[in-house]
Amino acid sequence: MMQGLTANSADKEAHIDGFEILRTIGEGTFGKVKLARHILTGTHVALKVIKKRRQSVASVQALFREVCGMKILNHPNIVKLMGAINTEEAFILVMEYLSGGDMYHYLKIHGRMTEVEARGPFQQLLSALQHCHQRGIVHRDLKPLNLLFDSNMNIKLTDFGLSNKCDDSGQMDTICGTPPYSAPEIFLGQSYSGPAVDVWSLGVVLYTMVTGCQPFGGKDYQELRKQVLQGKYHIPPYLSLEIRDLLQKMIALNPSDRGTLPDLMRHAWLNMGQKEPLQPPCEEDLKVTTVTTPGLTCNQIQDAGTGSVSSKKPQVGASIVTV
Ligand SMILES: CC1(C)C(=O)N([C@H]2C=Cc3c(O)cccc32)c2nc(Nc3ccccc3)ncc21
Repeated sequence: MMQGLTANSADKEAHIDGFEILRTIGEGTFGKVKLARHILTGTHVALKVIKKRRQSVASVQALFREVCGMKILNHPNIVKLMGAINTEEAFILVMEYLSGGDMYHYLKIHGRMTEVEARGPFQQLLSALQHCHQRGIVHRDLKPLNLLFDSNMNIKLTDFGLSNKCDDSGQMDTICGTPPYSAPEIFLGQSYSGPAVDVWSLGVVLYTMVTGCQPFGGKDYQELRKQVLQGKYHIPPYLSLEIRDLLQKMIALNPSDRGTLPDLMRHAWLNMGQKEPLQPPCEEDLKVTTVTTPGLTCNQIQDAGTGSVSSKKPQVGASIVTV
């Protein structure tokens, strides 16, 4: 029995540090993910148990990247890291539990989403990715299996094990990701713009959401690589003109032809049925201390940084930042 993990032979339940372990919900590269209940509060959490033995250097580095990345990020559509437990034999990440499962299995069970069903989750995904990119974090492994749903079908981005910090230019060179979702420049082994690589994968995810299939495939890796490098994919007749245009702005062979996240947030497909066009979040100056003063717009926040005050109608939920 793992040190710190006690098993009560009578009712065969396991406990660790104030958590009651309920069941295993997944098995990752690092080890098992267990659903647990925090005994004091009754809150359900997911415990990512990483056994220290037999971990390769690459796995420990990926774990380090995941923890560092998640500590910088704080967004309603990104899975939260709530804490960590270090036992003799394992690191245990205490993370937010999402009861809706992942999008890969959702699509397998329910088939493709309608464009109306896909719009909300995709808007949330764009917002989560914008939050990452604004903090210099590129995910690099966007795919349905890394998208989890909560009990209200809100989407949460997870698995930052392959994410990495990019410099201001965004240039990177490590080959990683999952081939059917990887951008052509990854297959070519060229150095690449991290954000643009995520935008390609985002396009492949949207295509998968509304068709239930992947745009690129083939009997083996070489066939897949050939299809991705040709950049041609089947457009089912039921797709609207607006979503076809949006897909073209993400699944573009030339990275500089792909839309930026602020551009994509303003795209017609994302704003169909909306009263106000989607606003990309304002650039937060991260070298500041945040003081909560609800009721200010982004402009007033930016003005606060420059000392002037705009007369914009206050919005609920914004907060003032002070240098
Ligand atoms: C800690 C964290 C983020 C995680 O690592 N996993 C694993 C485990 C299964 C799995 C997957 O199937 C797809 C992605 C991530 C994962 C989590 N799974 C859940 N809920 C869940 C609920 C029913 C089925 C699948 C997942 N909530 C949080 C997590």
